[in-house]
Amino acid sequence: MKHTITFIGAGNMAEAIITGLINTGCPKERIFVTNKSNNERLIYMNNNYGIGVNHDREIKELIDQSEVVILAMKPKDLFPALDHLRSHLQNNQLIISVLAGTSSKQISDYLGTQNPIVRAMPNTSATVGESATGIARGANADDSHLRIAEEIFSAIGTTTIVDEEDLHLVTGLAGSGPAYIYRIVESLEQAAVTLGLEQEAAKALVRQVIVGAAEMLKDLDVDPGELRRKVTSPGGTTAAGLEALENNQLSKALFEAVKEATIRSQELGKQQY
Ligand SMILES: NC(=O)C1=CN([C@@H]2O[C@H](COP(=O)(O)OP(=O)(O)OC[C@H]3O[C@@H](n4cnc5c(N)ncnc54)[C@H](OP(=O)(O)O)[C@@H]3O)[C@@H](O)[C@H]2O)C=CC1
Ligand SMILES: O=C(O)[C@@H]1CCC=N1
Repeated sequence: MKHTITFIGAGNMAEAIITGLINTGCPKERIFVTNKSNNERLIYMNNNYGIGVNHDREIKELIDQSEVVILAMKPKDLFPALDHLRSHLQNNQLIISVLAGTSSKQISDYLGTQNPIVRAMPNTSATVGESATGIARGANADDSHLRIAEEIFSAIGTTTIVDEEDLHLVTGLAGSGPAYIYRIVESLEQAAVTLGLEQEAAKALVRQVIVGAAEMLKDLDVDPGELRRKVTSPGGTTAAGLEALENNQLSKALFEAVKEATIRSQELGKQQY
């Protein structure tokens, strides 16, 4: 990764991306991070990752050195952050927003500059280099800007180019997706304990079930239906479990989860702050 990047926002998502970048060999000298006020957090980021932070440098100094600025604050904090950033930006610097909901037009209109904007929707699995990131060309951006975003985010997992209007759905599916899986893990553990297994045994078994199934999907490139059928003996235990899942509306629950998260992303994009 040859670009120098400043993250505006030092929270969970920025840390996940930074961890992934550093673990895949990005020089720490090329990464800077700033936030609103939490100095302890910047000290932590500096101590843990060796990256530049702005508690001992001016934000102007960080931005001046960067070809790419990644916006990583909550949508409600965007406009104050842009107010602070505007006067330091040069026109050729690429802005990448990981904000849910907020369109590149909203960012561009509020900034009032011609900076190219690309939107990316990663997820926290970036921490282990396994994000599923959706990327969309936004205001003033061309193919070269998309390529830069792809280069950055391919260091932390897979990248899929989509139209910007589809990023709401990508957010509801892939940005939020890890939380759905963690929730399923919690429920499986809870079920096993309630039905009589020791907590430690339940924890070890459920985690490995998820990891094993995920690795099968990743390594074998086989349809999940086919993998499911290989587990399911006619008249056996899996068939009984799957029937209970559908009787209790698993497919409907997951459909509703993706739909409601997508709607929430659309709402976040409409809010005026
Ligand atoms: N968490 C996730 O799984 C994902 C999150 N996203 C998106 O990433 C963004 C950040 O989420 P997340 O990391 O979870 O949020 P966090 O609350 O963990 O972090 C937000 C960060 O933004 C900083 N911030 C707030 N206001 C400003 C400002 N005016 N100038 C500079 N920095 C500011 C905060 O600083 P301080 O602490 O000093 O207030 C904090 O470091 C959101 O827009 C979210 O939609 C996208 C994909 C997945
Ligand atoms: O919950 C959120 O709004 C953010 C966006 C995707 C994942 N986390």
